[in-house]
Amino acid sequence: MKIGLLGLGTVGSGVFEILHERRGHLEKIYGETIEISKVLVKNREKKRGICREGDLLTTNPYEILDDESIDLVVEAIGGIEEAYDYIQYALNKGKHVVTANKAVVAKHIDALLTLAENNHRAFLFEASVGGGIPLIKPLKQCSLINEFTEIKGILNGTSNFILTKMMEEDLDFQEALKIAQELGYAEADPKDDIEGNDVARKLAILTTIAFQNNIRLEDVKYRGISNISRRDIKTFKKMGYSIKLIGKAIVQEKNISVLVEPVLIKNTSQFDKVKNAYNMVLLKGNNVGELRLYGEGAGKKATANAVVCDIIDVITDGCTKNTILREEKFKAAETKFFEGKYYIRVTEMNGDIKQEIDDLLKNKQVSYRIAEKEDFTIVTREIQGDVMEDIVKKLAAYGLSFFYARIEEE
Ligand SMILES: NC(=O)C1=CN([C@@H]2O[C@H](COP(=O)(O)OP(=O)(O)OC[C@H]3O[C@@H](n4cnc5c(N)ncnc54)[C@H](OP(=O)(O)O)[C@@H]3O)[C@@H](O)[C@H]2O)C=CC1
Ligand SMILES: N[C@@H](CC=O)C(=O)O
Repeated sequence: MKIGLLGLGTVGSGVFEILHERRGHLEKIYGETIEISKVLVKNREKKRGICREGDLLTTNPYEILDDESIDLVVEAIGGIEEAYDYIQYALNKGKHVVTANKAVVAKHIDALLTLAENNHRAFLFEASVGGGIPLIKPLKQCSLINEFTEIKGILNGTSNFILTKMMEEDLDFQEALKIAQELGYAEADPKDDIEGNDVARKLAILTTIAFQNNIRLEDVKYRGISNISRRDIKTFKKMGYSIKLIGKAIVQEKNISVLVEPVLIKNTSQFDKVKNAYNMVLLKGNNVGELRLYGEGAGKKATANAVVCDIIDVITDGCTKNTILREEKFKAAETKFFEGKYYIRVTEMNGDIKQEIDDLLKNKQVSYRIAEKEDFTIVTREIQGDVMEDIVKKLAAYGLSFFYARIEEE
């Protein structure tokens, strides 16, 4: 098995190292060598410190994609359009493809699975959701024999790392983000991590597989954590909550709501125990029941482990059958099913907008006011997610700096 590796950054170098370290062991078991024969990078001159990779490097992707001796391409360069082109090219050339790239999978999953199946090749993406957690493979299997009704997860290592460091070590947001970047957790553009896009992509992938439905990335609403302040964190601690960025999909009859948003949770919740770059996903299916999967959601070795597991699956099972159906099952119910109390903090509130918010909350629905001086901070009574969306739109239209989070009591 000859492998062409696209990218030698956090994930690519992890794949390189695992295959190098385990080469002899894998050869004993499969009776064939799994060998990386070429590696695509952007900058050949970069110091990398990986043994004997220098002579394998190229900056020309077609040295890999047109190489007839290469059986499988691992895509770990990130980004969307270039990665999409290379993956399609490789599949059309009869190569299997394994990717860690959730951006490309979330956007082009249908086209790529169809192309792979038509070419009798595998297109696998275990590392794209939940880092090192074995998630996509069991979910694909379970979705064939279960009706799923809910997915809920902490799905971004970087944002969970930042929130943990702010809660537990009183770090500043930017300081914590910098460390997450140094540890290799963050995306090339960390806005994807902190604004919720990365979780939206992962949730779109999980929703597609679990519900075998017509919901796509555009149907996933998302909010991030970039506006959170140290004062918010202090308030959450006083209130007895911790804060997490959570992606959730809920099915009710023929409707589905898929949303990524910051959520305040009690310390009795299992999600509270998920710290740093760890992820956890909860799935509810009629046969499997309530399934929780937990592990390292980002980082070199854990993510590379998932990529190499896909390579092993190609060797052992072929994996050329596309088992994901697109049935016209659901209507997107937007944020309707996300009922709850909401924490809202607005900096430099003015009288007009305050009145408009009170109107939207129908006056009586403010549970209590935490502060009104430096920041205007309230907790609402139970409201529906779409009322909160209207408030968010108003605050954004006034150009105000604000942060909000849904409060989960269970
Ligand atoms: N980091 C993580 O924890 C996880 C990452 N992922 C996903 O894995 C993918 C890779 O992420 P990561 O390893 O962190 O990224 P890095 O930025 O660390 O590495 C990217 C690698 O790709 C190379 N590269 C980038 N663009 C090009 C290009 N246009 N042509 C040639 N080479 C290119 C870079 O070359 P050079 O070294 O010369 O700059 C580098 O080696 C992304 O899709 C990411 O979302 C998924 C799960 C976890
Ligand atoms: N940037 C991502 C990497 C893994 O998917 C994250 O922080 O979760």
